[in-house]
Amino acid sequence: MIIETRGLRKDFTVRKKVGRFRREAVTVPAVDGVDLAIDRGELLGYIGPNGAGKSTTLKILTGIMTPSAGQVSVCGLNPVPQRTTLARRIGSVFGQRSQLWWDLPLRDSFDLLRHVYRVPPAEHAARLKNCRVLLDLDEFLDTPVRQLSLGQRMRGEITAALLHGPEVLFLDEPTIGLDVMSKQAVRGFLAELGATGDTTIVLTTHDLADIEKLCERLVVIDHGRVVHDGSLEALHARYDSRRGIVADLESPWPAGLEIPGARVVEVDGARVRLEVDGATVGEVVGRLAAVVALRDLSVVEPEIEDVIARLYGGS
Ligand SMILES: Nc1ncnc2c1ncn2[C@@H]1O[C@H](COP(=O)(O)OP(=O)(O)OP(=O)(O)O)[C@@H](O)[C@H]1O
Repeated sequence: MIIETRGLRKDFTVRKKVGRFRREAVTVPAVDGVDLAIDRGELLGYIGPNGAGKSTTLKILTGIMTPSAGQVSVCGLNPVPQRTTLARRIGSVFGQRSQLWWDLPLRDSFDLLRHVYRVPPAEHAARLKNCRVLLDLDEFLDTPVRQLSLGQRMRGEITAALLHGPEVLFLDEPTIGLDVMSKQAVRGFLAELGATGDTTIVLTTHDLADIEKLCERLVVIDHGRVVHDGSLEALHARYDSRRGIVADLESPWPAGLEIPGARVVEVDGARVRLEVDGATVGEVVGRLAAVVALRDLSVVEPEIEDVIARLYGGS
């Protein structure tokens, strides 16, 4: 296990306005008992709605923030007290905090990082070459960072986070705000990096395409608690009951007809749309065929958007 947390908590104390003049200290549990067990080489999506506690968890795992309670181990180290040692073994990309020197060309930032981490020149050159090719950096390697577009800078940030050969890469919203080309470049790169199995990747994202294309495993967090831990398929399976059926009948849908285990969502003459709820698709189709003459039928898989929205909604 390369990352392990048990009963991880982080409480923030915020002052809230009570009445017209009084302020009262209120405790906000940003992370509320999170247990994580991540194996070496996994590519994990850590997702959840705004304010769920994702960034706070990442900050604790990277040693930037001390947890209020619970145990945490990353690469066998306790992140906060062993932060310096840990820094050599992890890489992180947080949108707000750049690792690049604003006034220097990208190339010089990379060179400085080589000295900071004392990376042997040959190793540095090999890793940089790999990133240059896969992230298409050459066009702007000599441009000062402040002149880069957001997408170019993000590609630079990811390279900077990898030049010392970290075992774990933490990424907080790596594709947010990027243009389509940069998004694709970043996604393709992460998919390839993940496929080698050498680097464990933990990423937070609101981008559903990132989730679908990259994450073998999803940990969904809401109000500081894990509400799902498993594959995207498992998430769909959990909502199997919400699959839809569109049926075309030989004659119009009889008004008021009900099918046990399904809800009639829409009727348009001889076409009916049902939402399966509390039965399997097969059972509903069987019941349907027993009472109406079917001409055509299709099963509509739930959209990942809907599944996630429902999951966040807690229903
Ligand atoms: N420094 C802080 N002081 C007080 N409250 C904080 C602090 N940082 C985070 N919080 C609160 O903790 C909760 C979790 O925040 P966090 O930033 O971890 O969420 P998130 O899942 O990363 O959200 P987003 O998707 O919007 O980035 C929120 O209610 C937030 O307001």
